[in-house]
Amino acid sequence: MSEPSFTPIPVTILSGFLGAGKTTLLRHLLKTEHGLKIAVIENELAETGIDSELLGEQPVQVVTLANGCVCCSVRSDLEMALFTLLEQRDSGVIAFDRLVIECTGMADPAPVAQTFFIDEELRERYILDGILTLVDAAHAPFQLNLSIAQAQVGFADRLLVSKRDLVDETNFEALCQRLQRINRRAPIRVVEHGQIDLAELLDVRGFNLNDDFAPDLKAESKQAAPFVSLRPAEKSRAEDRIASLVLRSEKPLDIDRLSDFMNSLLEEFGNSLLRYKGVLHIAGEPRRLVFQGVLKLYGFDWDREWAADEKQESVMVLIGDSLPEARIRQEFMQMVATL
Ligand SMILES: Nc1nc2c(ncn2[C@@H]2O[C@H](COP(=O)(O)OP(=O)(O)OP(=O)(O)O)[C@@H](O)[C@H]2O)c(=O)[nH]1
Repeated sequence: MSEPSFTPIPVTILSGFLGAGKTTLLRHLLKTEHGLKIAVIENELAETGIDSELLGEQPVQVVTLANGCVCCSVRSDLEMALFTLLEQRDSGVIAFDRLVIECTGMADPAPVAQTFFIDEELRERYILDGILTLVDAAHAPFQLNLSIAQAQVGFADRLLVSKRDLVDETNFEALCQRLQRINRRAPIRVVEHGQIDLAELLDVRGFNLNDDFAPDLKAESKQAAPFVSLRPAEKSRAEDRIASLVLRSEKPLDIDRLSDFMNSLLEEFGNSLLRYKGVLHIAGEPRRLVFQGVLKLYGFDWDREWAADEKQESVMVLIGDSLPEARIRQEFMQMVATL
């Protein structure tokens, strides 16, 4: 007998430092009329979490993990919660078509994200849609001095800035620039007391191989540029450990040399590469090569053909912890130059 096939359940990871507004956003998401049935795994203590009053008539199942931190304690707790939800769904006890996992403020989203790539059954039944990171505009300038807060920003597919009402334009701009230096991939959006367009939260497709990324980077590429444009990133006032590195080449890449470059990069820095993504122009190949990864887990695929009016160039964004930027740029440049 063949196994039943299931449509994977999209999963959203909600991250952000203490008090950044995760619960406020989640409440808003659960109250909004969208016709979706959303299950929630949260790691808050019952009295501070999503309360029963809110849950009342809502089609939501909350699984609160006993030992507090979903992200940094024992991963098997999260796996058990995920399997429990599946069992209850399959047996008709509960119905839901999406899952949101709210991480604690001090948690690293990496182990949570990895859970969805490691276990085969979980990989089939769930699909990680995106990591949303709330950033508290009023407190981020201090919080971002902690590497965990930087990592939460570095992992994100979307950066949602809360408490915009508490800061002036200058400070808001400075924060956005800092966030961009840490994570060049993630669009920045303002969320007002949890209110934001649903389309910014769901169907982000942050882990889809074939979706485009960082539209602002593409826009930049329209400017006149030398054949390999490797502009040093603007330096932040207080050098953040987590930072984005953008590598770009207008010269087509040799697939074998690219493969060597990526292998040695991942071998040496795989554990420090929070997220990375690229759209590449390969010599002699009409299709775009796309790749993306989280730490040492990554995938490559041939995408569509380059469009006639599209600039054929390779762009990759690496978001890493203490990456030796100059050396990586140099190795990339050597890889391009030896063609
Ligand atoms: N002024 C202002 N306050 C906000 C905004 N969003 C959230 N808050 C307030 O910030 C405080 C913290 O919000 P929470 O949603 O509890 O934050 P959290 O990230 O869930 O907090 P922890 O679970 O403790 O990490 C609450 O008092 C919210 O009312 C906003 O856009 N503006």
